[in-house]
Amino acid sequence: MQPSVLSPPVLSADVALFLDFDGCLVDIAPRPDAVEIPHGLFQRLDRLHDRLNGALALVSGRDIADLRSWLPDFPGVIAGSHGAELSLDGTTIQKAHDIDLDVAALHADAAQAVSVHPSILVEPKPHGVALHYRADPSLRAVAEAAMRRLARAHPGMILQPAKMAIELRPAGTGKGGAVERLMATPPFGGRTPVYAGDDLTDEEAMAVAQAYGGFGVKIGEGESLAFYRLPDPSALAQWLDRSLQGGA
Ligand SMILES: O=P(O)(O)OC[C@H]1O[C@H](O[C@H]2O[C@H](CO)[C@@H](O)[C@H](O)[C@H]2O)[C@H](O)[C@@H](O)[C@@H]1O
Repeated sequence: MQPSVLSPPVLSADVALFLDFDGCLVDIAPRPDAVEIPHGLFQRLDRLHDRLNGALALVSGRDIADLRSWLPDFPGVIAGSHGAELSLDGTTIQKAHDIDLDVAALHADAAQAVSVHPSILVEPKPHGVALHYRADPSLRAVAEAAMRRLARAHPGMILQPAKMAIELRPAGTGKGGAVERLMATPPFGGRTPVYAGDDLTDEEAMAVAQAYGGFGVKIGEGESLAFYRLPDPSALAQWLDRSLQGGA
């Protein structure tokens, strides 16, 4: 798959817009709790939501409560935890999988598995767990081996590679499924889907957007099936602002 190099066309007002969070709306930071919200992001999202008649969704690997702590007044739909949870009204959170997960045991097992490597950060989530090795990338193999063992010990959980991290999420979930589900729901249905994201977990969602006649926008470097590419979150913000001025 060749990486795309084209900048995307400005958005029209009849698209359904799906945006990833880390590496897309905000720059990647040393730790999950260290991201910085760019100036103007809240207003940009509000204006897009109005212009698209509500057809705006955040689709993230983070859980919804975490996303809410960064974007407390985000006006659109939120799909969190790689599609394992969904909030259509921004308040009520629905579980979007049928795995019977003992999440407390999963978190405890993950912490125990890497307890001798304090530089590996354990991120507990309501539907899974992430191990971050950004502080010491030489521990990647250790983190991945620990997660493979945890996946065997917690049936129904599958591996999700991320940037300098490895995660476990419920089988049958995924960002692609979240986009498909939303495209069958007002106000998204009947619109042309556009998905912007930076990571492996976003590829299936971009594939869905393109299968529905829309397009994906890959943020940053790396192989992607997206039709278009922008270099970083700042370029994404500029493209969204151009769209607000001239299209959407
Ligand atoms: O789907 P996303 O919104 O892109 O979320 C993917 C994961 O993002 C977070 O981890 C990543 O970003 C951190 C902050 O920039 C960075 O320190 C880390 O190395 C990245 O992997 C988040 O912590 C995960 O829960 C998300 O699944």
